[in-house]
Formats: sequence, structure tokens, C-alpha cells
Amino acid sequence: MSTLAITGGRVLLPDLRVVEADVLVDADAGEVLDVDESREVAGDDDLDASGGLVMPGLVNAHTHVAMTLLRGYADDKPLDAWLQEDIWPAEAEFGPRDVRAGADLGILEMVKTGTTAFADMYFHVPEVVDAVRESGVRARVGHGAVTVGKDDEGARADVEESLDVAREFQGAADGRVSTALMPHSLTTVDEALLREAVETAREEGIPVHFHANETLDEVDPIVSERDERPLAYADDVGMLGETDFCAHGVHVDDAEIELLAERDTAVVHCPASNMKLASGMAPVQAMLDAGVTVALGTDGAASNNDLDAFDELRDAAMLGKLAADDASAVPAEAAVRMATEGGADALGIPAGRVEAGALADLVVVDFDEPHLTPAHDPVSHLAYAVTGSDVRHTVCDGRVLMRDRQVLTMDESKVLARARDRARAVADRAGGE
Ligand SMILES: CSC[C@H]1O[C@@H](n2cnc3c(O)ncnc32)[C@H](O)[C@@H]1O
Ligand SMILES: [Zn+2]
Repeated sequence: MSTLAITGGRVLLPDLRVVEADVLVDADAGEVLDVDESREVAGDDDLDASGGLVMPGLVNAHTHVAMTLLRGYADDKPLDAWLQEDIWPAEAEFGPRDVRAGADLGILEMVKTGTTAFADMYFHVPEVVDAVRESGVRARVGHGAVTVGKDDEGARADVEESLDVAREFQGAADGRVSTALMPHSLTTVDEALLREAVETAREEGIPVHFHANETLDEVDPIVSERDERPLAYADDVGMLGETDFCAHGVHVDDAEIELLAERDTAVVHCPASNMKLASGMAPVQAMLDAGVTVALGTDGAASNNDLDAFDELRDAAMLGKLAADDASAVPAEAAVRMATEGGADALGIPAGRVEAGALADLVVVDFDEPHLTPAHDPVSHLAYAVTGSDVRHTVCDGRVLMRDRQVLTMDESKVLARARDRARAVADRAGGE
């Protein structure tokens, strides 16, 4: 067994107490072996955490990672106009190598800002899987199925691709890749095909991930056409299981919140995207009060416009108060839990906590910085003051992916150059006549 010792720092424990301790990792099994307050650990390799805080790697539980190529491509519009006028026409120009370049860029950004696991809904998924495999991060991936605007054959093929991708890549990259059936949303996938695919997913134990209740423009037609709330429809289709997770959950009523809690279906709150697209304010404190598992997601980089999950943590704590009209809503502790154990629970991975037996998906945050001084309460800083650039080291599955801000598994300048080239070419093709 080879071991990694993370020494000299303080550690954020699962109960959110912060103690002086070293962390010993089984680098082969990718698991935490010990959190040692006596500071007597020694490992085959050592990461210096002095002046820093060892904490779980953040989980970005909803993104479209290759959308980094469209960062800043189209801003300042609401969801429907943004997707239909700008984003979907540009994505129609994406080939597999564009998705790979965008995925590499997004993963590089996430590793540098402390994210160790993410959920990704996109297309050309084999490229995303390759990017995950080579970079060393962890992801739950899926093909986002959309049937609107397609003929019967194309619609069925897209939904089947989502199931096929989920089957093919489950367990890839030494188990760091898991999958889900990913119907894009309740309004963009035909009901009969959705029911059929979800039934198959249930038979085969495949989780389901989808966008839900993001805007009123999406919710209102469902209510008027079906005479039921969107999540009642989703429940009837069978897509509110305990392994399922939906993104957004902005416009949910009390009965839908209750349903999510009863079914143990996680909601991925995406505060920056919801603010930028003016989609609305999710009732996060009400969901937490009801016992719903709430995770955090950046959504794609075109509606955020970065993949720094520490930004999301801060936005969640801030927007949660505004939504509840209560400064005590979504306190720092709740936001930190959403970004760590909430995300890990949504993705179904035994991470998000620094404790023996948990996956060794860990980051060290440098607290020796002016904007983090003094540190009366480290958890307060994690929610309100830390940014992704404060992350010193990133470890996933027991392997050091970034040491002293140097990413070891990716060639940073090549990733940036390729992404610039690919983004320019996509924009040219999309803008050309
Ligand atoms: C078909 S793959 C996923 C699909 O989702 C699009 N997308 C990006 N952001 C959002 C959002 O906030 N709501 C709904 N859909 C979104 C993305 O552009 C891909 O086409
Ligand atoms: Zn999304």
C-alpha cells in the first residue's frame, strides 16, 4: 500500500468542527485511512497543509462542462431566448473534439478551484469520459436527451443514446466515472419516450438526472396543459427515486418540496445561473427544513460564467437569505454542507466528509491570505470569503491532481490554447452564413 500524508494543517470534520490534525490516505485504494490529531502520521508522499485547511473536495453537482467554450458567447438574456437564439445554434456546431477541448478546460478550472467531482449532462459523452479519465477527477456523466424538434426516429435514437451511454460508461476510469439517464427536462422530452426510458432505467438500476422547475415559462405550460405540478408529473413517470437528482428546483411549491423529501430525490441548486438568467430564487431554506438533500451546481459556464464552486457556495448563502427574506436562512454551515456532503449524496458517492473510510477526494485551502485574516470562524470564511484561487492542493481518489497550484495531470498551456482555437472556430461556424 502506498500512502499520502497531508500534514501540518487544520481539518474540517464532518460535524464542521475544525481541529489541528494530519490526514493519512491510502493512495492505492483512494480512501482516507485516518484523521490523526496526535500528528504522528507519516506517508510515502507528503502534502504540506501548514497555514491551510484540509476539507472535502467540492462537488459540482450540475454542469455542462464543455460549455466552457461558450463562456461569454451570449449573455444577458432569459433562458429560452438564450438557448434558442444563441446556445443551441452554437452547440449544433460542436464536434467531438470541441467537446473534448471544452471538457479539458472546464476540468482544469475545477481542479484549480477545488472541485473533485461533478455531474455532467452533455453530448459526445465519450470525450467527456476521456477527459475525466486523463485528468483524474470523478464524475457522473450522461447524454442529455432532447426530443423536441426531432422526427420520431431521431427522438427515439436520442433517448436510446442516453440509456446506452449510461450502460457503457458506468464504472469507467477505474470507477471514477458513473452515469445516469439524463432527459434534458420535462418539457423537452416526449412523454411516451420519457416513460419508456425511465422504466428501463429503473429495471437496470440507472439513476435519472434532469432539469426541473427552472423558470415559470417552463412550469406554467405544464400546469395548464396537464393540470398538475411538474414534479407530480415527474413522480408519475417514476423519475423521483432516491438515486435521482434534478437541477434547479426554483419554482417548487410546498407539495413538491414535500414530495422531494418523501422520495429522497436531491435538488441541485444553481444560484449563479438562476440569477444570471433571472430564472428566480429557489426556496433553499424551505427545502432544507423539509429534509430535502440540496447540492450545488454551477450549471454551464455560459450561464455562470465560471466553474468555481466556492463562488456557488457564497451565492447560495447570499441568495438563500434574499429568497427567504431572512438573514439567518442558509447559514454558512448549510452552504458548506450543500457543496460537500450534499453534492456527494446527490451523486451517490461516499465522499464529502473527511473521515476514515471516505473517498480521498480532498482539497487544502490556504488561509494565510489577507482576505482570510483574521479567521474567527473558518466555516464562515468557506462560505463568504474563500475563492477557488485559495486552493493550494487538490487530491482525488488518493492521487494528487494539483500540488502548490501546479496541475500535475494536465498541460495547462496546451489546454488553454486548444480551447481558444476550438472556441473561435465554433463561434465562426455558428456566426457564418
Ligand atoms: C442536451 S445536453 C444539455 C443541454 O442543456 C443546455 N443547458 C445549459 N444550461 C441550461 C439551463 O440552465 N437550463 C436548461 N438547459 C440548459 C445545454 O446548452 C445543452 O444543450
Ligand atoms: Zn443545466
